[in-house]
Order: sequence, then structure tokens, then C-alpha cells
Amino acid sequence: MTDLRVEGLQVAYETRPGERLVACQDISLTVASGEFVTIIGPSGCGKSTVLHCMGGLLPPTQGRVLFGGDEVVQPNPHNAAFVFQDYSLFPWKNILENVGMGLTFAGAGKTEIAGKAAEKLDFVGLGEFAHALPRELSGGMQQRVAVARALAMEPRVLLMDEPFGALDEQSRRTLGSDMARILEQTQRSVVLITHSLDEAIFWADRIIVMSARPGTIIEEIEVKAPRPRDLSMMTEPEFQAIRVRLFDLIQLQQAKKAPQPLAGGR
Ligand SMILES: Nc1ncnc2c1ncn2[C@@H]1O[C@H](COP(=O)(O)OP(=O)(O)OP(=O)(O)O)[C@@H](O)[C@H]1O
Repeated sequence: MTDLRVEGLQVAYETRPGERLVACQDISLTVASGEFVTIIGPSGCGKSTVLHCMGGLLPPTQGRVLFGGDEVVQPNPHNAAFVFQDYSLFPWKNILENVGMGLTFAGAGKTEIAGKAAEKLDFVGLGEFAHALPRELSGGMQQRVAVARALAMEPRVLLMDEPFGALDEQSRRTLGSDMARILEQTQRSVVLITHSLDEAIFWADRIIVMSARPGTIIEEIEVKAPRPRDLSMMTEPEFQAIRVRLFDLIQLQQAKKAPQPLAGGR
């Protein structure tokens, strides 16, 4: 079953009156139920733009996004919830309140919010920090709070934009293995943007590789390794072969990334 379908997506930003910057174009892809898709590509190629369209945060200039067959025209966190790099926690709210924030915005009742928020906080192993403020937690812990907040909405798809980007290597690893457990237990579909070749391969059922801007899909690579996976996977020849392929593709795209003039008009 397909959760998300992107058809012929193009996004052009109006940078100044009469000037448009085409961020991505001709993007067509699907995300099946329970599938883990990673997106990788040179900086500025439109990865976040595509993700924002998938979650209804941004309208496409051309093409459309379908969720379970219905066109996505606005965010619906029960369908797709975001986890961003900067956690986006409210500093003056305690951790439990932060986890319940999405539900609060969605108009859920107090009892439901408290129950679900506490359950998801326990699930990410932070139950004892319910009454702490975000600044009392490490970066990795704050990101787990952001994951709990997204999971509290019980979305069918998690859209994750460089969620480990701000973390040090050790926190990335710890959060990475926590996430593996969480995702395997919750059976969500996930779309993850990353700049890390290793992360792109380790997590993925399928890797989508984008060209330099305007970003298009230049390759899709299936990763057939069974789950659950552990770090020893990275020493396997199949992993290394995909890594070399990704490295070459990205290098080529980086080299093509000469400064591009802005497109005028349509
Ligand atoms: N709101 C906006 N207005 C104008 N241009 C924008 C806007 N948002 C993004 N862009 C431009 O669109 C292009 C794609 O940006 P986007 O953030 O989607 O790329 P990305 O691949 O996610 O980048 P990175 O890997 O560096 O995070 C970039 O050239 C960016 O400067």
C-alpha cells in the first residue's frame, strides 16, 4: 500500500518581483506503508522543499502530493508529522507539555493529551524528565522529545529533516539506535533527509539521490539488507558498494553546482 505519492512536483520560489528560483522539478516518488526512504543530494538541491510539500507546509508550483489518494493541501499531523534539526521545542514549556503540543494545536482534550504525551515520553526513555525544561536536557535528549512529540500525533508518516544534524557523533549513534527500536516498534513510514552517506544507507529501504539545483531525482537505490540492522552492516561489501556509488553521484553533482542565474518569469 502507498502512503505518499509525489507526482511531477516543481517548486519555484519568487525571490524578487518577477524573479523565480526553481528549487526542484519533475519530482515523482512514492512512499509505501512501513517503508523507510532516505533523500540525499548536494546542499541547496531542494530536499527540504520536497519534504515541506510532502507534509503540506508548502504548495507546489506544479504537480501534486497525494496522501492515501487525497491531495495534500495543508498540514495534517495525523497523516505526516515533522521532526526538524533544531528540535523546535518551546523553551518555557516543560517536556511533557512540549510533547503534547501538537495534540494541543490539533484540539485534543486535556486527558488525551496528558495520556498520550506521557506514553510517548516513556517510549523514548525520558519519562523521568517530564517536568524538566528543554534547557535542562542535552541536544540528543531534546531531539528525542521532538520525536516523541511527532509520535504523539500517531502519524502514518514521519518526515525528518536532518534530525541528527546538530548532534555530536556519539549522540547521533545513541539517538540512531533508539530511533531504530522506536521505528521498528511503531511501524511508521519514514522519509529522512540526511547529508551522511552512512545514515542514508543504514536506515533506508530505498535511497533517493537528487541532482544539484534545480533538484531532480537522478537515482533510486534499494537497500536489501534485512532488519533489524546493526552497525556491523557498514563493513559488508554491499554497503561499501552503495557507499562508493553514492559518493560518486554526489561528487559529480557538487562539481556541477556552479552558480546558477535566477530564472526570470515562467
Ligand atoms: N523561502 C524561500 N525563498 C527563496 N528561496 C528559497 C526558499 N527556501 C529555499 N530556497 C532556495 O531553494 C533552494 C533549495 O533549498 P532547500 O532548503 O530545499 O535545499 P536543501 O537541499 O534542503 O538544502 P540543504 O541541504 O543545504 O539544507 C536553495 O537554493 C534555497 O536557497
